[in-house]
Formats: sequence, C-alpha cells, structure tokens
Amino acid sequence: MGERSLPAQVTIWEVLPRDGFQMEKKWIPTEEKVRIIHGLAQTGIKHIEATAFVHPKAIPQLKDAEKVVKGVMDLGEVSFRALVPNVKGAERAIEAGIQDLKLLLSSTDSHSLNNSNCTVAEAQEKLLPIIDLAEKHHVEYSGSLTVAFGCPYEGEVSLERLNALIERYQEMGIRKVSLADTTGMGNPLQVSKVLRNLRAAFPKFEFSLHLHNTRGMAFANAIAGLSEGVLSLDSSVAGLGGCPYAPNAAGNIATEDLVHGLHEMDIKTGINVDELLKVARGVVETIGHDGGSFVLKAGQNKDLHQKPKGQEKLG
Ligand SMILES: CC(C)(COP(=O)([O-])OP(=O)([O-])OC[C@H]1O[C@@H](n2cnc3c(N)ncnc32)[C@H](O)[C@@H]1OP(=O)([O-])[O-])[C@@H](O)C(=O)NCCC(=O)NCCSC(=O)C[C@@](C)(O)CC(=O)[O-]
Repeated sequence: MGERSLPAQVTIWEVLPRDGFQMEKKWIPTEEKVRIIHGLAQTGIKHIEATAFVHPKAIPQLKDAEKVVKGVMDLGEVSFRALVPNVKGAERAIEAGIQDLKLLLSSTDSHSLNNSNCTVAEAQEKLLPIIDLAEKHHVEYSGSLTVAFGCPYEGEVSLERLNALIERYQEMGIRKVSLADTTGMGNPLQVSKVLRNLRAAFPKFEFSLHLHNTRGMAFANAIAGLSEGVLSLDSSVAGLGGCPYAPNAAGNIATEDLVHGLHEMDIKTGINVDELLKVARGVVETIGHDGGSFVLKAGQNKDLHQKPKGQEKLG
C-alpha cells in the first residue's frame, strides 16, 4: 500500500436547494429558495445543485424547479446542476437553462423501485435518451449511484455490483460519477476499498462523494475518499437533506462542518465559513430546524480563543 496524501484543494458542490429541501414538508416559497441560493453564492460557493426536475408528486417541495432556476440565472459566477431521473426531467431542465445534468440511478433494485418506480436496468435505459439530448444541446452530464455504500433494503452492495454499474456508465459515455452514501451506512475503510477498486478498474473516471451523516461517519468517509483521489464532495448547509424514498434517511454532511474541518487540515475550498454560518442561521430560521450541523452549534475553532471566566490574570 503506497503512501496516501490529501489534496491541497477540494471542490464543494452545495446541494441544499435540492437534497436539503426535498424532505421538507412545509412549503418553502420560491422567492425564499432564490434568496437562499443568492446567499450561498456570497459565501464563495461556486457549484450549486439548484433543484431536481422530478415528478412533482414524488417531490412536491421541488415542483417550482423552473421558477427557482429562472430566479438564480443572474449568478453568472456559479455553475448550476440539476438532478434528472428521465428524459422528461432533462427536457424541463435544459429548457429552464440548466447546463449540467446529474443523472439519477440507484445501486439496487429495491431502492430504484421505491425512488424511481423502475428497476436499475429500466432506469439505465431511461438514461440513454437523456445523454442524446444533452449531447445535442451541448449540456454537461454526470452519473450518480445512490445507496452505493449500503442499501437500507438490501444491505451490502458488492464491489462486483458497483463495478458492473460503472461499466454500464462507461458504455454510455459517462466519465463522472457521484457515489452516494444515501443512508450513512458506509465507513472509511469501505470507502477506501471501493474507491481504490473503482479507480483501478476505471482510471479515466472522476469519482465524487455524496455523504449523509446518519451515523456520524460522513467527515471520516470524506477524508477516506480524499485520500483515494476524490477531489469533489457534495454537502448541504445546516446539514439538511435526505431521500424520502429511503427509510430513516438523515441529512447530508453540513457544508459548514465539512469546510471548517477541511480548512483546519489546510485543504482549501474557496468558501468563507463565517458567511456560510450566516446563511445556515437564516436557513434554520426559515425552515425551523437544522439537520445536525455541529459547527452551527459549537462555533468555529478560531472563535474559541476567549479566556475562561475568572482567569484573565493568566495573561
Ligand atoms: C422517476 C419518476 C419520474 C418516475 O415516475 P413514473 O410515475 O413512473 O413516471 P412515468 O414515466 O410513468 O410518467 C408518469 C407521468 O409522470 C410524468 N413525468 C414523468 N417524469 C417526469 C418529470 N421528470 N417531471 C415531471 N413529470 C414527469 C409523465 O409525463 C407522466 O404524466 P402523464 O402523461 O401521466 O400526465 C418518479 O418516480 C420520480 O420523479 N422520482 C424521483 C424521486 C426523487 O427525486 N427522489 C429523491 C432524489 S434521490 C436522492 O435523494 C439520492 C441522491 C441523488 O441525493 C443521492 C443520495 O442522497 O444518496
């Protein structure tokens, strides 16, 4: 086993407006979503998953996808991506002005049937016309694999299965895939093993990680991924998020926790944690709760240099 090293810089994809909002039952007005995305852009975040073009009955909170995209198109310095499950979603996204599509695919049939009303093989067929459409419109696209580190219905997802799923993506011409720990079942050794295996088998692929902090493992899993060559991570401000079609789903790793932790390790993100915390507080005020953010409660290390009460004379 060779010596591992961590990258000097990591790209953060902010998924609050899509994953973070999709479980929220109380309607978040479109203008509030647009305002929050403008706030996110003030933090230095340059990559935002703005929404999903899915069936409005499947995810009612994102039924205003077109309007949200229209409201943020003035943010020229930000790259926007949207999640699409089928060609209907891709058509809507491209028509709205989205230039980067994230294709939705589950690693297991059980999750796929719950989430997308079709098996994995059927979902793969639905991706083909999306790719044709994206090519025709010169729009970027990348793949995803949900429940890649464990399925809440089927348990372990084997390396052989992950290899076969990436192989199929390769045949479709896809070279970027987000590996998702949808219900936080992964651990750092597993993340290392999966990435080492996939990167050896598919050296031309860029793998990113989409980690939920259901069992407190997300930051450790992120570092395991970075040690294995990952350069891009998804996260959600205030730790909100979760897939409504996965039992006991919980939030994504909070962007403020991830960025704060990475900065403590001298890994650059280009994002300002003070500004992130302002946005996170606003989001909690709007939505009424956070999703399990640590830095939001505990503060940043840099702010903890006050002397304990009564010990001023310690100098
Ligand atoms: C996949 C479908 C659409 C299948 O839903 P379906 O009902 O099987 O779709 P269908 O193709 O049979 O079409 C039925 C009707 O829906 C319409 N329709 C069809 N597609 C669309 C669309 N895109 N937008 C708007 N309308 C649509 C279509 O036009 C038709 O309308 P009708 O002719 O009856 O009037 C549905 O199950 C769905 O939208 N699922 C998405 C569920 C979802 O978004 N889950 C959460 C995201 S996944 C996640 O969180 C994991 C991830 C990515 O974050 C990674 C992680 O965290 O691990």
